[in-house]
Amino acid sequence: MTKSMNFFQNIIKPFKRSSNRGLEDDIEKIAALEQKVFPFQVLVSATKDFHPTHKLGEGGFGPVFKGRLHDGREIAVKKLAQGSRQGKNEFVNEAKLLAKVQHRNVVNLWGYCTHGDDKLLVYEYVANESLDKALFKSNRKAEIDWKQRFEIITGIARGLLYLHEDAPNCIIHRDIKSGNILLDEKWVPKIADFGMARLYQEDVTHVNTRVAGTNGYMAPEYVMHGVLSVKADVFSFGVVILEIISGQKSSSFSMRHPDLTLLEWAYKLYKKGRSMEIVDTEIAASADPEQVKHCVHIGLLCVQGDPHERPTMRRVSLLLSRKPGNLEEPDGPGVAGSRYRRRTHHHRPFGVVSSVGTHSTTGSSTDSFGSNLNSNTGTGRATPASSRTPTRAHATRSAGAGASSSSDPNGKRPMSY
Ligand SMILES: Nc1ncnc2c1ncn2[C@@H]1O[C@H](COP(=O)(O)OP(=O)(O)OP(=O)(O)O)[C@@H](O)[C@H]1O
Repeated sequence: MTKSMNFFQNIIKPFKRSSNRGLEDDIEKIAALEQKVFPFQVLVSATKDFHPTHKLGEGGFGPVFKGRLHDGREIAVKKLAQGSRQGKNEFVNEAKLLAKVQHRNVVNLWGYCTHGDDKLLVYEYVANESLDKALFKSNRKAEIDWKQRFEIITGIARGLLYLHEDAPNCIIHRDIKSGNILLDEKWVPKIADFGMARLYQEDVTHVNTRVAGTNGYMAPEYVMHGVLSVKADVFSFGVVILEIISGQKSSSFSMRHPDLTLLEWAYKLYKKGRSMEIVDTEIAASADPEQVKHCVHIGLLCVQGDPHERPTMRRVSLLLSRKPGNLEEPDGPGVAGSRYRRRTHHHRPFGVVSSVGTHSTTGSSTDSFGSNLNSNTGTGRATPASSRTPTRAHATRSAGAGASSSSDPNGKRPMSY
């Protein structure tokens, strides 16, 4: 069977059993399915009317429910909270575009649904929860040994490389953290929550009490100056690498080591040639010393303060696939920024201009997804200092020194100014 026929078969699966109402109905349904539209009733039935026992959790964008389609496939339905200023058509357009973003290491968006004011997203269900739970819960740490952790690091790198360079358009995730990496039943990592700010354009005048998120992942240039490029994701990925190796959570690290951040601690040990001491004691026995040192080194290259010094995800993937060899010395790590709980009618401080970046290192790749996918691909719960002007912009695949001004109307804000 051809690939396109396969695809076609797959998308009609959920509705096979209800397809006996005549040819015209069927054709209409098939057309809708090609657009990846899920009828609301299908989601109601899949989630038992969004029953509390089906609730997987609630993030910054609203609750997520587990569901099962008639054909047995499991789904996760994210019901976006009210408070987006995005219109229905815009949401539908964005969802359609994001549904084309498909990769083994990215949580696939199977479709979407609008019903009255409700906007819903339908994802593949990923069975083994998020990476942070496996890494930081003491009773689960040993579940993933070094070999699996290494596979997880390389899988995330591949997913991020795909988002940055191989997806239909460049996507800067903006919220890479271990809580946004889901693990499937074989521990294959899948990056979740990409493109969320495009799907949930937060109404800045709306009363908003949602928690902005986690500390310790954001690149300093993004927090301080609103400079957004793929290198901001590389920084966050570097933090995640060090968390995976150490089993220590970046945001709460200083509770144990008051004078150091996770990044500084790792850098210090690396400089002394003691990278192995970073390894999570729960998995030390399974750790391959050469591989660990290589990963620590790559992690530290990713979290360098200067975005231009950080490798691209293509280079990171290449390095991870190679045997440890001679690598340049990393500079000291940047200070990972913190996000904060946003308050109603938050003050808009000084107007540093945001850069979503329009320059690429190759000088050519200013990509857009629809009109502006890259300008808002984070969670939309906190906006960098500079992201204030409500104009549209494109992001780049590289850190752009001197990148032109642009905006990020619904993205992230720094914790302090
Ligand atoms: N596709 C999925 N498959 C399985 N579980 C999922 C899926 N998507 C989300 N979840 C689970 O649903 C819960 C809520 O997820 P969501 O991404 O909305 O928020 P979060 O990760 O808890 O917080 P944040 O919004 O700060 O990232 C989490 O427990 C998450 O693991």
